[in-house]
Amino acid sequence: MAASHGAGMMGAAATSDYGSSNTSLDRAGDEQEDGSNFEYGLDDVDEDASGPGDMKPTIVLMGQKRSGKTSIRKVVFQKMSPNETLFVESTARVTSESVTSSFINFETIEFPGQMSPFDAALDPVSTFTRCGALLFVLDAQDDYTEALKRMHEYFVKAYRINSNIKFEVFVHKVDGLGEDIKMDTQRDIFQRVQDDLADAGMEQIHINFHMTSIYDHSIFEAFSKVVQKLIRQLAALERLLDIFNQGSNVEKAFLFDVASKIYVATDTSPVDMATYELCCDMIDVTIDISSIYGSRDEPVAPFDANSSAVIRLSTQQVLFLRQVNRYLALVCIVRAENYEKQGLIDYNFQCFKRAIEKVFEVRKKMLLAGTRCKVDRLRLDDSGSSESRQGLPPPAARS
Ligand SMILES: Nc1nc2c(ncn2[C@@H]2O[C@H](COP(=O)(O)OP(=O)(O)OP(=O)(O)O)[C@@H](O)[C@H]2O)c(=O)[nH]1
Repeated sequence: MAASHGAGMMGAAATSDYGSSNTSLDRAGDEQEDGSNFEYGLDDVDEDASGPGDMKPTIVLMGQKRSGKTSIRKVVFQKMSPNETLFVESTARVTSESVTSSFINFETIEFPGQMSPFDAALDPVSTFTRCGALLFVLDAQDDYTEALKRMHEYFVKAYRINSNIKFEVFVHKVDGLGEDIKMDTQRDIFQRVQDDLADAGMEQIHINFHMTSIYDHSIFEAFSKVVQKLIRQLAALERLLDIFNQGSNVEKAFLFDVASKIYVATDTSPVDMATYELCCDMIDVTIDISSIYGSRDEPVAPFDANSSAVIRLSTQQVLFLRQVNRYLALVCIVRAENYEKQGLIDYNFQCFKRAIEKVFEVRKKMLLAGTRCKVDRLRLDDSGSSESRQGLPPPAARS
């Protein structure tokens, strides 16, 4: 993977310990080493599940033609470099993609600008019933009057199908705008959207706005925030990060999905963009070094469950990365004098790691219990049990 954002790392004084001893990633083996034979993800469910609550969360991308939807998907999930998106062809049909090679286990569905997602032939009820977040991409460099009308119409229709959807607007391509114009554009869009909703009597639709560009970290930051809203364990993860920070004197900690550079959680102190960028850069540097100097036997992931890295900055701060499992890494920034007590940090990290595993284990157990109940119910139905014929509730509902 190429380091697409190299800036900000020049002051790094030393790098060490890239965990390349076990670079060849044997997934099954890692699960054993981890002691965690449970999967991670937003929702670990079977794809044949029938009820809406059982399905993978879906993020639907919409927007006018050439607003940047495909570019966003490719840059965030396929590691395409931003310049290459200049050659991306216009999307002709609905494109769905499962994001499974990382912690982020969900599906994205992109509707081409020229197509209405509410066309009856596209089964909008099914799409929006399982939609977790609806993401509308607005081209800030273009006249967005028409796009705003379209967005309003789609949001209202989607809300009527599923009021739990998180509505997100990416005011995109802001790299071409000066600071003042950027702020004015954001204010203008926000005001017009709120006015339209008020006129339609739909103020209950809550919309989040993000200023984004594929040419900097803002797209990763914005996508992180979208994804975080779909993570049920978010509050527990934030609390764990707060506890870790307090115990280890860490200034800021991010729990990253390494493959996508999306942070699935951070502590509750405010996110400073420069710190976030520094932490993203650290992931790039770690992966690059590991790819170059790690095992060359076969093309494998350049990190594993034991990867770690430390970078001392000229600002008397230390950046350190510790892999929590094969998907997630903890990236922290700490004052240099507080990094001297490494034993304490190591101990706290082990506690943190175990706690994270427990958080997801609980979820896994709940899902397994749910699946078992469903299987029991099917068995009862198959055997033509008098219970099921009499319309008694399934065992799960009774217990
Ligand atoms: N300046 C700038 N250009 C961008 C950005 N994101 C995408 N683009 C450019 O916008 C153009 C259109 O991008 P696409 O990703 O094809 O847009 P789309 O919304 O998928 O278009 P359709 O498939 O036609 O619906 C490409 O030339 C991209 O390089 C951005 O953040 N900043």
